[in-house]
Amino acid sequence: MNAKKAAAEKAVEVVQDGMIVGLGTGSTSYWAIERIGERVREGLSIQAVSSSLASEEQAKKLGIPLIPLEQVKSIDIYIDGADEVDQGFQLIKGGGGALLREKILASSSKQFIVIVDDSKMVETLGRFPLPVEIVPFASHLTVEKLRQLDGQPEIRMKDGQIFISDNGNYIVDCHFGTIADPERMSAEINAIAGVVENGLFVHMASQIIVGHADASVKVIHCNPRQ
Ligand SMILES: O=C[C@H](O)[C@H](O)[C@H](O)COP(=O)(O)O
Repeated sequence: MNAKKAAAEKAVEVVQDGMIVGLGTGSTSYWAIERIGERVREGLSIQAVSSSLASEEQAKKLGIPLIPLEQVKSIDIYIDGADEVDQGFQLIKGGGGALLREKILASSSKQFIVIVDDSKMVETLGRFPLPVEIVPFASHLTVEKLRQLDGQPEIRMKDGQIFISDNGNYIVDCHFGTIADPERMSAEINAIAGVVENGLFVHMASQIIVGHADASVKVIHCNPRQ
């Protein structure tokens, strides 16, 4: 079993009947959604909300009942991957471009369970370029502001075209180097007009589940408010 699948399946063990479950995005969340689908077929009764069109598609194919977000006041559990997790359990997310919807769901969830393979665990954030979602209007001006913050920004491309997020925005990948103070950096980036959200998830994770190649998992409980 691969490490991502092991972490994902461990997380899905805590899903119970009656819960509203947030579905993450990416190759690790894929396995969580697959497992939720299996459990639904075995009789688990939940309702789900999705952080991306891709995960929504997957959930529909598996017969996972989806509920419109407008009908949801809070989410019981949100399970999603990450691109990096530091020693203080702060995260970089958005490698797949879904960071805005992911942050909205994670911040409205009673529990946010992060599922990663052990390659994602780092001492300090920043080796993975930080994704920042910006509105297309005057994007060059917003990119220039990110450059002034020393972000070495690059607008994300896909198949020779600008990558467009599910919200119709651009993603700018920023190379800040070591991010010593993620909270401060997140505030500085979000203060730029034109920035919608950035991929730093600070004080949000309630649990990190780390999967290893031998299918063993480590569960780390964190206090999101610390
Ligand atoms: O936008 C994508 C998400 O933040 C993903 O959860 C993150 O990029 C990790 O993806 P993966 O599980 O594919 O490594």
